[in-house]
Amino acid sequence: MIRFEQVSVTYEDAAGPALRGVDLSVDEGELCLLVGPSGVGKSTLLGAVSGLVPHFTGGTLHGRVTVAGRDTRTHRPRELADIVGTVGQDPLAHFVTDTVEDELAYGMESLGLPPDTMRRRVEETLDLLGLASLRDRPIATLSSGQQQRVAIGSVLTAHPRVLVLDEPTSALDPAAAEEVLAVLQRLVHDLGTTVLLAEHRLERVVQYADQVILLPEPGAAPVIGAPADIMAVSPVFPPVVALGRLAGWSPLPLSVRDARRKAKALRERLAPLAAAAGAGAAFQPEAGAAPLAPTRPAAPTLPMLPTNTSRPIGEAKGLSVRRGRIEALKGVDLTVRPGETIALMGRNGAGKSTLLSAFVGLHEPAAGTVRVGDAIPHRTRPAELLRHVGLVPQEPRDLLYADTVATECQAADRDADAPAGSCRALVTGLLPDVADATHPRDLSEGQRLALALAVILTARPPLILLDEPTRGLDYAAKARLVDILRSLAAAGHATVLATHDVELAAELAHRVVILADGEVVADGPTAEVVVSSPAFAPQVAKVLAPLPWLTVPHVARALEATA
Ligand SMILES: Nc1ncnc2c1ncn2[C@@H]1O[C@H](COP(=O)(O)OP(=O)(O)OP(=O)(O)O)[C@@H](O)[C@H]1O
Ligand SMILES: Nc1ncnc2c1ncn2[C@@H]1O[C@H](COP(=O)(O)OP(=O)(O)OP(=O)(O)O)[C@@H](O)[C@H]1O
Repeated sequence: MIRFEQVSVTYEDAAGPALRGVDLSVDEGELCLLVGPSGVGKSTLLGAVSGLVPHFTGGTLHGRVTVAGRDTRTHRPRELADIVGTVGQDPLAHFVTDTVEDELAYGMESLGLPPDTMRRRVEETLDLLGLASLRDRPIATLSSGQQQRVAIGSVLTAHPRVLVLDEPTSALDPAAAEEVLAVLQRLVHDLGTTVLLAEHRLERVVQYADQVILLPEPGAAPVIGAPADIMAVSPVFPPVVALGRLAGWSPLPLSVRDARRKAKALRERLAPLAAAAGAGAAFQPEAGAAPLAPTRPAAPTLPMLPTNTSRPIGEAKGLSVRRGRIEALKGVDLTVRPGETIALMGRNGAGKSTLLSAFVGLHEPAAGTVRVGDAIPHRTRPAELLRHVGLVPQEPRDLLYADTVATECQAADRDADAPAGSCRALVTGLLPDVADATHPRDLSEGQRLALALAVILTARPPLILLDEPTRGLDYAAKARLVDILRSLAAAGHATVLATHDVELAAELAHRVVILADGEVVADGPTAEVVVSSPAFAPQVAKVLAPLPWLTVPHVARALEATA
């Protein structure tokens, strides 16, 4: 159905090709997963299928890509629209209409489908993707996960024979991600749809794939094979595979279910350690290192904040916030103390982003109060508020205005009244290889996140808020982010991160707070909260249950201690 013959793509002004020597085919009715570290060319490969590369992106494509026999170089994306449905990384950029229902119908209208067919498919899709209650909503007022579901729905309604999806679950809560994958699998099995999808969070998708295409490094030829075979050699792999590699299991497990079947001996080996260590609290992230633990040295670029640990850094009491007709937060209580890392989790639309933005004064409470230090955010001047709290938004680009890294840093120093060079020193600490003259637009997703974080940190706010910081990051970038956030906690900063990444929460957070429909429904130590809510439990916790380990590094440390 999809065929690449000796394809290479070179963007204008690039030092080398973004893709080289790609020769592969994806059969009809196959779910094919495209994996690889950031920047290896996954989006480029997907774009070559939908025709966006090179028609919209520029650059040169050598070789031949055909979809259902049509050459994508001689057919523009519009001429492929009846066979290929595409969802890109940034759904907002592709919405054409204003409301959910119109967007679901738009693709079918352009294909000239009869009105009753369109009507039926819109209803089916609203049900399938849990969008029925949002059907009349302006798209601009949806949460990011709700928008991503609309973007997926809008390509499904046209029943394309080929679906090309670039990180389709990046903004989805864990349950929604499973629902979307179940829908895709049904299309593949029942209708013979061909699905090609790129994803960083392999724990969500690898078990559904028929075939995996690995791009191991930029410009390297792809490695193609059965999922377990590719996972054995891939530089990116999910926690169950990491656990399988650690325990020496063969073939490697791809799902929690596979891993549980193989884990009996490992559980038996670990059980006495759990009993010896006592309560589950011993398996908290950073076990033994309480917030502000003196043993953890702060990174040199992150001087200790003067802190008074008895006073909260941020506090919401009985906080209610309205957004239009919606009561997005209802009586939320949350206390944040110095050195704490809190993961804020919950389904799409639960109110996580709203809560973070209330802490930076973007919403006036309808009831209750919110404070950061002594400041009431919505009554505090932005320049003053910077010293108390900083928010790295879901799209770090929204925080970056300048056209070079150097000018961005100078502006951050000025805004924060910090000594010249402060922001640049932070950038160098976080991103040793980034040159002053680089345009923020040309940074990778992970680099842009680090730059936005440096801009925020320049004012040294005690409270740092991050909205979905691992969206679009590969495992290596995520590990670097974890190190940075741990150093911040050790230096006395408190961090609240809204995230759907259960693996990140398990690795990093001291506490997990779960929001549901605008209310706090759980607030406690990470191990307790995530293990008792299956949707938010990391893979290792599910594999080893009822033992209390949450991540592969925790297990590795325990095994080392027994070796
Ligand atoms: N439109 C473009 N113009 C110039 N260079 C580009 C363009 N799009 C991508 N690139 C460059 O091509 C390379 C491959 O990028 P691509 O987005 O395909 O990687 P990716 O594997 O999808 O990365 P990620 O996982 O971060 O999404 C990168 O070095 C990127 O900077
Ligand atoms: N500008 C707006 N106008 C009206 N309603 C809004 C607006 N922005 C968000 N909402 C609604 O407020 C609720 C909370 O949205 P919020 O973005 O805080 O959720 P979230 O938990 O961050 O979701 P996600 O996980 O999808 O990012 C949702 O029902 C959303 O549809």
